[in-house]
Formats: sequence, structure tokens, C-alpha cells
Amino acid sequence: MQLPDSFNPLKIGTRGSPLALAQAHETRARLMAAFDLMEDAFEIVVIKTTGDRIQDRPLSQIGGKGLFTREIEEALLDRYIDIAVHSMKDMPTRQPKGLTIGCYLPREDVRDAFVSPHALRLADLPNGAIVGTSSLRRRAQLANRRPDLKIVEFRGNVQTRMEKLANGVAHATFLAMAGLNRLGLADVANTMIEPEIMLPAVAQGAIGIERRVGDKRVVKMLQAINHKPTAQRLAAERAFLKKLDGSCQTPIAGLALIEGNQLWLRGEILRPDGSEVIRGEIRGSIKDGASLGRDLAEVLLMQAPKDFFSWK
Ligand SMILES: NCc1[nH]cc(CCC(=O)O)c1CC(=O)O
Repeated sequence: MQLPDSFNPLKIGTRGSPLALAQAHETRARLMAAFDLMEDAFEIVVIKTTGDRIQDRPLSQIGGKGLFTREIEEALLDRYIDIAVHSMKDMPTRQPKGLTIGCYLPREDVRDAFVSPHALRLADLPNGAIVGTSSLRRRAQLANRRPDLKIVEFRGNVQTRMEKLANGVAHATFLAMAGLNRLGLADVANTMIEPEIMLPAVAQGAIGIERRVGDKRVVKMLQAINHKPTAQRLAAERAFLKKLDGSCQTPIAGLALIEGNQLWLRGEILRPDGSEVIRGEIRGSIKDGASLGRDLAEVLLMQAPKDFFSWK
């Protein structure tokens, strides 16, 4: 596609964490390749979010949805930036009026990595070992599978968490393999946890790019780099989450895979203390992802006892 000579640099908004910057750079590289552009056609604009500012409290206590996205979406609506690069795992299921997800990049590894200086695999952790995590999902899944483990709150970037492990604050932690791969830190992972053991978070490993509705220049650019299978999988997972009204207060996991011409969606909801899990799966046509997601959510909701969501 030919771009006009007077093309202003496209402003790419992102958080400033090393992972967010790696994702913004990947986005720029894909756009450069698709349109044969130089780096100067883009400007990477770093925006600090509430989630970045508050480092000393569990994410679930600060206010749930949109902690890492609100300020970036405001900048997009204010035309301070033109596109915003997000880890879809952190994205609320609804975008503010006037904004939409314009494309997805090819999904990375969806699995959680097991990280520990003491044990190669989760199964090798001795009874009573301490695991650090800030994720309600991982906490609930772990409490369900290994009620003997002690779980402590763990925040901060990969480096901070590795220091905490080295200092003995915990014996092990979990990190998304996708983040480690994108940071070139794959060797931090001892082993990968298969989805059969710990179903990942909805959208784990997927990068989405948000834009203003009706921004013609940007629509075409993003269409050119959209990874369709990722978009199809995310449609199912995010519809599942939306129907369950997923917030950071609710342990929910979901993963869609494409098998031939079918979409296979697995999902689960848990009590925060891990005392109960409700699981299900559904298969259907790839193009029906969103309705498969809603259907699976309904099946799980029907199985949930009345008080299942009562901690909310
Ligand atoms: N909630 C923080 C977050 N958001 C996205 C990733 C990793 C990358 C991804 O899943 O795309 C992480 C860190 C983690 O869970 O280890």
C-alpha cells in the first residue's frame, strides 16, 4: 500500500515496562515490514498507568478492570496517540465508546512457566513449599491442585520476582511463558505447565492493537498485520469471559485452539480458595467463536451453586 508523502509518524502508545516496550517494538517491526517503511514513520509513546504507579498492593485490591489500560485509552481518544499495544490478558472485555481492537499479532506460547531455584517441576515442590503469585487464577488453581502449598502475594517485573526467589521470599513462582519469550528470557523457565494442569488466563500470550473507530488510515494498516487464527481464538475466549463478567476478582481460565476446521474451547471458573472448580469444553465452527464462548459460559454458570460468585 502506498502512503502519502506527508504521512505523519504513527504514534504507538504503550506502557513503559520492558515487556510492553518489546510488544510495541514487535508491532512497529510488523508494520514496517508490511508497508516497507522506515523506523521514522513511527513514534513510540510511553504512558504510565495506574497499575504501573501502584506497586505495593495486590492488583485485585486496586480496582480490577482496566488498571493497565485506562490512561492509554484516554490518550487514544484524545488523539495523543494513534494506536495502543496491549497484552490482551489485561484488557477489559468491553472497550470504551469510540475505541476498538483493530488487530491481533500472532499469539505466543499460552502456557504458564514454572520458575524455581529449588525444583524442576511443580510436582517436585515439597509439601508446604511457598509459592509467590499475584494472580487470583493461579492462586485458585494451585490451591485446588496442591492444597499443601503456601501462597504469598508476589508483584513486580520478572527481575524483581527473580530477586525475591533468590532471597527466599518464596520457593517458586509462575510467569507467562509468552512474556519470558518476548523478553528473551525463556531460560528463566524451569518447565512449562500444560493447559491440562493449569488452564491459562483468557487471551494469555496475545497482543491486541486498539484504535479509534473510523480512523481510516489506521484501519488499513492494522488489517494488513492481523493474524486471523489468533483473532478467531480470542473471539471465543473473550466472549466466554464477557458472559461470565470476568473481573480481576473472579478466578477464570479459558483457552481456544483451532483443530482443522473446528474451534475447541475449554474453560473453568474457580472459588478463590480453590475448594471448587467448574470445568467445561465445547467444539464448533471456527467462525462461531463468540457464540461458542457465550454457550460455554452459560453451561458453567448453570452448574455453579448459588453462592459460587458470592465473594464479589
Ligand atoms: N498480568 C500481567 C501480565 N500481562 C501479560 C503478561 C504476560 C504476557 C502475556 O500473557 O501475553 C503478564 C505477566 C505474567 O502473567 O506473567
